[in-house]
Amino acid sequence: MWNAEEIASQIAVIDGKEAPDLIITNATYLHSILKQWKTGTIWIKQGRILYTGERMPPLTEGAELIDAAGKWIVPGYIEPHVHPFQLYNPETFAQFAAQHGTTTFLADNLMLLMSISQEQAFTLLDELKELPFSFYWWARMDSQTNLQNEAEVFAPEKVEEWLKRDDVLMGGELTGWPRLLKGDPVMTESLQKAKQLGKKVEGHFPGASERTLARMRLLGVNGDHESMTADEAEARLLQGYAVTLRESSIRPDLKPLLEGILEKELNVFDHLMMTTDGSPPLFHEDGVMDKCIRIALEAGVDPIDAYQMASYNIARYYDIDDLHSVIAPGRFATLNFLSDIREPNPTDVLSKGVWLKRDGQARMEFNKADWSVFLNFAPDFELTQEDLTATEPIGIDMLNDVITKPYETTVDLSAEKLEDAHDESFLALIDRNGKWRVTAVIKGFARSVQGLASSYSNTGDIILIGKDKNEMLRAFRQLKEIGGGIVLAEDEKVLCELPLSIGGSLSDQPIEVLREQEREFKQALSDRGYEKGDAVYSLLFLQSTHLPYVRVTQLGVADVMRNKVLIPMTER
Ligand SMILES: Nc1ncnc2[nH]cnc12
Repeated sequence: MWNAEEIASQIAVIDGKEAPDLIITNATYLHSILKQWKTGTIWIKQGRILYTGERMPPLTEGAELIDAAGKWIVPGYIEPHVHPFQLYNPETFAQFAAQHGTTTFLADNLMLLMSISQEQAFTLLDELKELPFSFYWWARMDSQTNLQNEAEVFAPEKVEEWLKRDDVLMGGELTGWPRLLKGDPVMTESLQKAKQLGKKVEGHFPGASERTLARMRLLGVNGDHESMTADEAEARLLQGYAVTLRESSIRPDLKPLLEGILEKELNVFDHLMMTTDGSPPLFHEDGVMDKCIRIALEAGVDPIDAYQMASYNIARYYDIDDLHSVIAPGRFATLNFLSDIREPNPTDVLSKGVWLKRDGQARMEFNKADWSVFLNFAPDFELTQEDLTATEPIGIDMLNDVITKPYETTVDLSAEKLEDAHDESFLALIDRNGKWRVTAVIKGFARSVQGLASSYSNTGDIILIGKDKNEMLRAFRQLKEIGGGIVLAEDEKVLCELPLSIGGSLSDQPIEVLREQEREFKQALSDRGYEKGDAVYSLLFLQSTHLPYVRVTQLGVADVMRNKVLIPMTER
């Protein structure tokens, strides 16, 4: 973090031989270890807290002086479970989240693994390190779908390269845990490397039984974020799991979870963390970790506990509290200034000594990472109606936005159009390189979406859904035209489009712009009979085998629980 010369200069400030860069006077700040509000002066130099206490520095020449009277200062918020590719990219997400006080991220590397080489990914991670945010990463051990080149992408020696990085704090999330439980040698080897390197491992165990939790604990898993009730949270705590409570667009469970924990009088707040678990832009309209803190305060959680579940508890669990979440010498000067303890959205945000927000106004824009490493989305093939015509009457029935089950369809698969009277649509997953396709039917997505094409998916392959094969083909052509994203077509014209110009997977737009595009897309779907929760997740998880019960994948339509292919993929 700081070299010998910088440290000497920092000590020179304590010795009265140099002045700090920034002095915060009349500070009332949360001391994470004492769990008390302390008052005093904070000295900062080179983005580092040098001193907190009663004294002013001997030399103040040239230092910026901030009088924090009337403000409450808390450590910057940490989002421990970020999927930084929910239409946004890591940089645009961080830029938005920082305006709400979230300036440290533990982020999923899945999209990087799906889209670019390891070397390009590491270059991107190093570029992001230059920004006044703190990015940390996960090392995924499975693709959470049936990937044709799974063995290559998730080879243990590649996973190990990720795990060896000092900014990789976690192995997982372990969406492929059933494979691990069956003794899959590849995942077992990756998991053991994570343990040997002293990394935490995060599970993904929705609805898991006590025995599954025990088995996964014995295999080396440390944490889980899938509790949907206070009983489930307690069951995980009982088995020594680190529990992260979730408020997300498909699982907005935080308030009942916290109310249940309070009701049970479980005095466990020092061991709890919170996350928004990769929600799309619209969900974040009212914030990121400040949104979770607000919910905790409303649920009746003690303010200090509420703030610590979004900062210190996370830093301590992931062993980064030497640099984060303690307002004391040696840590990053990453501080949020609050107008009131009960208003977690800060008026001012300091991140690694850089002002990102002052008096409620954003201070700077970033455009640092070189996203050109993401290959442009430019399919060089055409599709025909045959690509959209299934041969087997097997379909995917949506029970909610992300849970599905197989069913037998009676629609005429060879028809060009399906009527709006029912909620079945044609479905196809097309290799983004045009080499293969999987064609089926989907029920419960919408009633009158004529043609949807999306390069936003778990693997970057192309999803086509619709009632009208010609409109689906039109949407696909427009998708190529705009370089990837999500397109709706209807009555021989393009209805709306959400461009994802970074590889067809990520947007380069600020969240505020992207959010309006998402709103328009979701409104158009809703007007045409999409009645589930979050359509962005419906698209993302169509391929994801970490949720029950049937998925369209690169190997075909797969029955997840029986690990069986119901409709094989077709070579093109
Ligand atoms: N497992 C997952 N993969 C990608 N995005 C997610 N958002 C929430 N869970 C996710």
